[in-house]
Amino acid sequence: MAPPPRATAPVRHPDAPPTGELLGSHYGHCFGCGGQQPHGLHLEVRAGQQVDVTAEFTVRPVHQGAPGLAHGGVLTTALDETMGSLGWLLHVVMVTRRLETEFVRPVPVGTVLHLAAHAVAAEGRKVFTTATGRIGGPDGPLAVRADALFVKVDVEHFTEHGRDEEIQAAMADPDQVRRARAFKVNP
Ligand SMILES: CCCCC/C=C\C/C=C\C/C=C\C/C=C\CCCC(=O)SCCNC(=O)CCNC(=O)[C@H](O)C(C)(C)COP(=O)(O)OP(=O)(O)OC[C@H]1O[C@@H](n2cnc3c(N)ncnc32)[C@H](O)[C@@H]1OP(=O)(O)O
Repeated sequence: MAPPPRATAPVRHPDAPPTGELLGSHYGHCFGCGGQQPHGLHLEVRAGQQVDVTAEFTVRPVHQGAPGLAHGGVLTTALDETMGSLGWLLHVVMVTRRLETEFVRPVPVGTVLHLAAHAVAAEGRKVFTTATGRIGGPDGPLAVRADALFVKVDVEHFTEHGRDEEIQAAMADPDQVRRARAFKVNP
């Protein structure tokens, strides 16, 4: 998943949210960040100084895989969502093409996972990202890490492939349209 040699450093968009600002959810029904998903992760992601973000995720009983431990897929989702949020800082909509997770230590239910992600390199439509999840604090022991390749897409990615019912509802929701425009896409 190494970026090609011609890749360049990602550039923070001049209109990106200021450092420390909560980015908000990109879609209310998103399993990662949406407020309307009862069993979702409810991630609240904060803008960093560069093309980087931080977030916290509390592992709840609904997130278990083994007794008392977080499911690896759920942890991967948390890393994925955190990295996907870097799109707010680049002002692009991007989707995950490839994601590789390393589970370094088990994560018990009740843990607050401190997530951090940054964009490593960009080339054409490709954005290479990396993320970590630490236990006990932002500098605590490493529990999970991931590298991912995201690909920039336009709004047709969603309108062409998403189920009509949800697309129509999203397009009729002024709040959703406003959020999509924050990414410079025109639904
Ligand atoms: C009113 C409606 C509003 C809707 C919008 C609302 C809000 C929008 C806001 C944000 C929403 C966006 C994201 C959400 C954020 C976070 C959530 C977490 C992220 C996710 O959970 S998101 C879901 C899972 N995700 C998918 O559902 C993607 C399924 N997938 C596809 O849809 C296609 O696969 C696609 C589009 C990705 C690419 O398809 P494609 O045909 O456009 O492009 P192609 O295949 O050519 O690849 C392009 C370049 O990547 C290179 N490349 C490919 N594979 C590579 C590899 N393995 N290694 C190295 N390079 C590789 C190629 O070589 C080429 O490189 P080059 O450009 O240099 O030729």
